[in-house]
Amino acid sequence: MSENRAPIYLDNNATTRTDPSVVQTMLPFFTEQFGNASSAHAFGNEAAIAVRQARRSLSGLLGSAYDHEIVFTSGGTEANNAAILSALATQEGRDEVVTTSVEHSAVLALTEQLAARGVKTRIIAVDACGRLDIEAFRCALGPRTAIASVMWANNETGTIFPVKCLAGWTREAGALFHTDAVQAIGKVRLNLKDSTIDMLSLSAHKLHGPKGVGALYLRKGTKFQPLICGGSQERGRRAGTENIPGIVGLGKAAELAAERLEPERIRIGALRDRLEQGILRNGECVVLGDIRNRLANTTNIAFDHLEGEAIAHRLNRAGIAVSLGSACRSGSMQPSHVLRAMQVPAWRMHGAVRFSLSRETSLAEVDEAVCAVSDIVTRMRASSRATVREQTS
Ligand SMILES: Cc1ncc(COP(=O)(O)O)c(C=O)c1O
Ligand code: FES
Repeated sequence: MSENRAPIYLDNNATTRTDPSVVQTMLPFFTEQFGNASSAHAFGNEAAIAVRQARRSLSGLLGSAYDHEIVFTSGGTEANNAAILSALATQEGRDEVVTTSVEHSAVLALTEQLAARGVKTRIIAVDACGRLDIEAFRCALGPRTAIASVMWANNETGTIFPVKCLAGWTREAGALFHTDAVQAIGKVRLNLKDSTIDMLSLSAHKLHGPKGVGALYLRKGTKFQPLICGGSQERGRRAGTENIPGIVGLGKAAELAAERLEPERIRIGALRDRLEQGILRNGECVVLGDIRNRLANTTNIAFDHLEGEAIAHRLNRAGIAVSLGSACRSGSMQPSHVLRAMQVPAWRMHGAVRFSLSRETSLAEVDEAVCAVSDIVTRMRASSRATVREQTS
């Protein structure tokens, strides 16, 4: 870590710092207002009111028509699992799942497990820019489709999918449409009222809320079978005593995100572009993903013929936190399934580094990161050229 400045965090797609005002809002719910929302006394009542308020804030951010379309969960992973398994259980005569090759493992690991149990899963490919093969998606929908699940935005490249159109076609095919909006929430304006999206997953820790809490949006009237059975919390849709501080934190994070979404999207987009252009000036690197249609905070840059892992490690030592792509995969030595699906050549894929900004990222941090990356990459290239010279002399 560099001795004379604070660390720089550019890994906000892995998680974000919980906003201090979110923490402040949560704190009383551990101590003074510790009631169980199901209890019929003043303590319980306070908790139930807080959950109602959080539900309202979150449905405001989503542009949802009814507060009770929100079911609180333990996070994005649970919401994704609940959506897909529920559709398979409730859509009579329909037993197939349509999804994409670039989903988060919270969808892909589940569909792999379902496929092993004999459920037909149709995995739609993407092109070299990470864009969905729309024709293949439409062709995959049929009378046996129970659910189509497509992420709103990709966590590794930031590429945004045309989920509203996809939801329309899925509705025409008589199936349910689910979107993993874990990365899109708080970064892209959502208005679920004007869409035919039936289910949507989100997670608080990606929008400056706490970890371990999220939600499933469930359109009014959608048949649902709970993933977790027990008590009748969340109108019988998700059993277990509610994580009140977490839910309150998610509500506050949603409020802050809604207030700041547009100006921050513009500010962060400008910083991301500055970072990207600064790095690209060194040459021998490219941006991966759909540069015309991606999250404003994300850039995935591949440094040709270098090891992304070595770059990330050196940046980390310089006090700059970045990621190789998907945090779940780091350390597994498995190249990213997203970049493989995009058929990025190996000499490029291994050099990919993901930089993801947030509303806490400053101009000074971006400029510092550009200098650090340029310095590291220049040294690495010089040393690899020296090695080649030695080997050929
Ligand atoms: C696109 C996407 N979906 C799902 C998840 C999982 O969410 P959670 O960490 O809340 O389980 C993540 C987090 O990495 C993600 O990026
Ligand atoms: S942790 Fe996000 S990438 Fe999995």
